[in-house]
Amino acid sequence: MSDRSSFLVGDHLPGIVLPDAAGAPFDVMGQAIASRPRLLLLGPAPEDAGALEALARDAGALLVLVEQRAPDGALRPGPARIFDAEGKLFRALGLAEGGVAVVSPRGRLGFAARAEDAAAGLRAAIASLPAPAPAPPVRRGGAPVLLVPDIVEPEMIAALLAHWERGEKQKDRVAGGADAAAANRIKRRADVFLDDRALYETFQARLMRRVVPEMTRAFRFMPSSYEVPRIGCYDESDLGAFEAHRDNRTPFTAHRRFAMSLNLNTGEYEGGQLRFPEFGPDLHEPPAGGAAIFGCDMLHEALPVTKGRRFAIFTFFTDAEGAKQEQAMIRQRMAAGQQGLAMR
Ligand SMILES: O=C(O)CCC(=O)C(=O)O
Ligand SMILES: [Fe+2]
Repeated sequence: MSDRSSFLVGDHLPGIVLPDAAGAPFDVMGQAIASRPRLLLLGPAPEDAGALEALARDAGALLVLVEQRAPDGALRPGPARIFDAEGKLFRALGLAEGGVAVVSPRGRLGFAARAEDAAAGLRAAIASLPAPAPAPPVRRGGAPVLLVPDIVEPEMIAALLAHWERGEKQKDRVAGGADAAAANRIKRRADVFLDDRALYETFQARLMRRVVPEMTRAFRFMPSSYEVPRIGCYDESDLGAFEAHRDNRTPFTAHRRFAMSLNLNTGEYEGGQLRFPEFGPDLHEPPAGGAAIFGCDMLHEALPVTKGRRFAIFTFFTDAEGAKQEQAMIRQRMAAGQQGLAMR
């Protein structure tokens, strides 16, 4: 377990391995069970464990009882029982007094709540599970884009949009400060840097808890830094768009490894989706609060917004080597008298 005091609903969870009744390790993220939601009932084992197990099974989930004591050595039929003598998992899930938690198939904390009554708690947890998907599409191609939903919650989206409203807009600027007329040919977007320290730090916490673990799992990429995020608005008034480009083709951007586009609204505009023309015609539009993450070498474009306004927040991640490259580039720019961005 991580030493993080407590995970928020939506956070990616680390490995959870605890002893079963016989003292053998039970891996809550293990490959035999990871495809199903796991309902963790934390507290003394209930009397009606069999009925509760059936309740979970009917919802396509797996019930795991987590008791706060040493393994009791008693092998019983019924749901898996694991033992957290020190209460580490209880505390990590923010349920020091017990309750119900859901580990989603994605490996995130999907739900966590106190429960006076085990059955009622499990029902509430089951109600939080997403509805089963309609017939899944068979994909025969497509771009290697990582789509991560629910990174930023509605309150934080509102705070980010308010920051954009207040902020100084940089129109059509591409990294390195190419003149606006040239840049305007490919980018039509009004950007505001996330230079508010408190908001920046909250946003960073979301990245660390919800994005970085996903990038590590999907791409084996462990970022060592990322650029100050910018909130951008594509507006119908100038057919806001970012035409086909790669994100690391200038001396100012060569350090970039992965890009993230996190949508702050959807359904309020037409057009505006992301496309990766090297990989076919598919359009990508993460739900509000969710992001598309992709390698900076991939050609991509944000299609023109033909109605309304699309807001999103953007950043670029790099690794240790790229960070050195970036620092050298920043030193050169400072030596040439260019100012960096100051946090407020
Ligand atoms: O609008 C988008 O989602 C893509 C933005 C983009 O490609 C960029 O900022 O470099
Ligand atoms: Fe881009």
